[in-house]
Amino acid sequence: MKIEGQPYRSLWWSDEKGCLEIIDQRWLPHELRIQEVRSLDDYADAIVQMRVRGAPLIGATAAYGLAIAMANDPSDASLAAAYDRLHATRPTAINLRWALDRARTALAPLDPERRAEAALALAREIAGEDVDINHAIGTHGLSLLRRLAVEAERPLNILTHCNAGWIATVDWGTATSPIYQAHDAGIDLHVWVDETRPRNQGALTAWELGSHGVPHTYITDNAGGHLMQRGLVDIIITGTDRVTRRGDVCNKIGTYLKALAAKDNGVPFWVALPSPTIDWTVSDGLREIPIEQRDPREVSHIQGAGPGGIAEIRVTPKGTPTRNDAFDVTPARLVTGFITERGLCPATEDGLAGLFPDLIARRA
Ligand SMILES: CSC[C@H]1O[C@H](OP(=O)(O)O)[C@H](O)[C@@H]1O
Repeated sequence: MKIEGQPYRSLWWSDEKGCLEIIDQRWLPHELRIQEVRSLDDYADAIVQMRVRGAPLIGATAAYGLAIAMANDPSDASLAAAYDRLHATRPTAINLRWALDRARTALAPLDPERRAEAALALAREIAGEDVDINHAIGTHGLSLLRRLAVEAERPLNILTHCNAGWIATVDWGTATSPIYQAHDAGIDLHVWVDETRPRNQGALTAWELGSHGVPHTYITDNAGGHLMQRGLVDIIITGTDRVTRRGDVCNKIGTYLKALAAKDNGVPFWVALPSPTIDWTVSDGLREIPIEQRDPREVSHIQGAGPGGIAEIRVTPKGTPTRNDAFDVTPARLVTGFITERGLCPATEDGLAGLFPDLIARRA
């Protein structure tokens, strides 16, 4: 997407520099900083520190991380060590394991001297596929928003949680792709963007939508249910970090509460779902999906821009115990449906199997 009129992706390989370049999201929305990622330590740090974040983007980054590991040492031991190092960075988004498994499956049978070139080509392929998948999600989501817009006699009010935007993927985003395409198609819409404590990814969504000219309003995390009660939300669209084969949705902490309020107020709750985010190996999200526990400092402190530039300040008394579960699980029964690259489906095992029979077969 564009930043001040200039086209960008969230990451790109620089043939000139021989390294990956990323938008370091820790400084957004206040500063645009591009970082070169060179060593395996750099890749692991970029994922752990959320310089790159968002399930699809984490997967693409890991694929490039394996490529750099193969360029340095293409041995079996190096492949295994790099896989383990990158896999250990963040436990919840399944795209990380999906990308690493796909790369390892492709690289392991190769003669070591062929692995570096093949790994870089695969990383580029995964990044390119992500763009295509997200654009297709946008197209299918557009059809859904167009139907809702016809019924509404006022701007269509969409609520989204966290940032499942273009900056959380290689491009387009997942939850935001239908919004961009509907806006560009002339549909009159407005987006409620909640802040999404503790890392305030909502500010990234506000930055994205503002850059694209999409009308939006930034709200507190706890305002969504209140707005739904007053008929000010027509649809909720979120992203996801992992969906189980029966349709349970793991996403940023707070998503479950939005889904509960949506159910209570009859608001459709849709999840934008690229197929690499489906974990076909698990069924019960509450029991089987690992929830990342991040640094409690992210809760006790907040980052923002002030007179002296970007700064972090403490919001709690010194020593206050804090807890930082980064994700929660929304049971499929609270999800209206999925917007996938192959179309819309209900949040059921049959719904997912109907759109992706080839992926189920591959696991059998
Ligand atoms: C298409 S991004 C999906 C997902 O990833 C985000 O998590 P994080 O910011 O911790 O990487 C958030 O849960 C988004 O909904």
